[in-house]
Amino acid sequence: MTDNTTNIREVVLDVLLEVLENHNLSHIVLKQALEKYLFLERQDRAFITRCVEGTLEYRIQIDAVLDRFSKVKTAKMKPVIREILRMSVYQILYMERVPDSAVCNEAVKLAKKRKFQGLSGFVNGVLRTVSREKGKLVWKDASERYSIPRWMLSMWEEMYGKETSETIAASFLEERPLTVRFNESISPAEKTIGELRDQGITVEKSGTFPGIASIRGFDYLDRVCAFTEGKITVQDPSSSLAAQMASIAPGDFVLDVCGAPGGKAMHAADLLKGTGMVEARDVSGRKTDLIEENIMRCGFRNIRTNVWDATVLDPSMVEQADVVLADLPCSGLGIIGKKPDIKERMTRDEIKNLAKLQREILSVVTQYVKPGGTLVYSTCTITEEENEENADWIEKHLAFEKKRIADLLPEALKISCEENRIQLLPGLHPCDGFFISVFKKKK
Ligand SMILES: C[S@@+](CC[C@H](N)C(=O)[O-])C[C@H]1O[C@@H](n2cnc3c(N)ncnc32)[C@H](O)[C@@H]1O
Repeated sequence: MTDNTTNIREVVLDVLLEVLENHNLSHIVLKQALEKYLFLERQDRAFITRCVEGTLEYRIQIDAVLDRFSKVKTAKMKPVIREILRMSVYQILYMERVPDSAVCNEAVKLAKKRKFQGLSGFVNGVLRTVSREKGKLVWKDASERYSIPRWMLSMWEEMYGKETSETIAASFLEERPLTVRFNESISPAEKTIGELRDQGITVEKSGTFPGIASIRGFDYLDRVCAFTEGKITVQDPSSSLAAQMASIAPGDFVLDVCGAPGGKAMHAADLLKGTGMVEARDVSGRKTDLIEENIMRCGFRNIRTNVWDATVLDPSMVEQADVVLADLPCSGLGIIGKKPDIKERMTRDEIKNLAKLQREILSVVTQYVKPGGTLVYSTCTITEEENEENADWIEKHLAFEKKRIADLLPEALKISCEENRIQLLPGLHPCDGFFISVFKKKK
């Protein structure tokens, strides 16, 4: 590490203040911070990432610990002090290589530097107590143990039972390598794997999902040649199934109505192997710019973008698409492992609102499917309202019939599907939580 360790912790503190106090999205704030501090050594950048992500993953558990040992409860603390304590408790409990005494000293320095001289003794006292008592900690319940809101656990318990609900929650705390999908139309997977290995990157092909591998041993994705050359796209294995389930045929016109940042749209373009056309839409130019970046990187010529609000009917598109990909905005509970701040933001009411928005969008975008064409409705969440109930609603209220998907799924997942749909569960399946349902438009 560089000598000035306090600066690294200041970066962590600033990111946490942005995310937990100002409610900005963690993956964006962290990415911006890492881009700003590109000059830092690799292990310092790794420390920042781990400390931010870990504090967010364990925030609920950390607050329970703090509330046990501090006279002032976390809810009543000054924001700067609250975040200094949270990130320090994470280091004490989960970063074995950092000595507790160093964590306490750095926290005290940080409090003083941020003009909380008068509270530095409090910070020191609380952290030294946590350090002393950490071996005796007992979690009150599964919510504390897995650091997950109680209401989420109860919801999953009602859906899948206690054991599965806890398996899902536990899986979010496991380390997850970055997974990529090979753009086979640009470069065959085996060739790309060789190039990645030549660059010193460890590649492990997925045993369950064809065309997917995990990669490790690099500092910054923008320095991985296979990535900058568009030979790979970052995608969770579960998401890679959405375009796969659409049975895209050469020459098809594929409309992705909520396309940013473009994972599934790039996959559709790749599956078309230079034929046909994908139109990837999203609600703002800022969003379609993200898709454009991916198009430029991959060099696909059979894909274009369009800024369009999916709740508004585009009369020129009615019955034009062979395939509509409706990968809609959702509560994101399946990807808490990657975006832990979803635990901070999501509520039962918000889930209801999202399920309503999804129906509003579906009632519009289903009109774009040609008779006999395919609709894929997917989300990266695990709630009945947004998934099964909306899939039932499509079948009941719109002119669609179920399309069987078992033959399209990887062997190991066939058992988990129900005719035209599959709910992937983290911890039970080797991927994020994800829901896919597939329909054919009646002629
Ligand atoms: C789950 S993400 C899509 C991910 C994308 N399909 C992929 O594979 O990379 C949902 C997207 O819906 C977009 N969105 C939200 N409301 C929308 C609307 N009314 N019209 C169009 N897009 C919308 C969001 O901006 C977001 O990019």
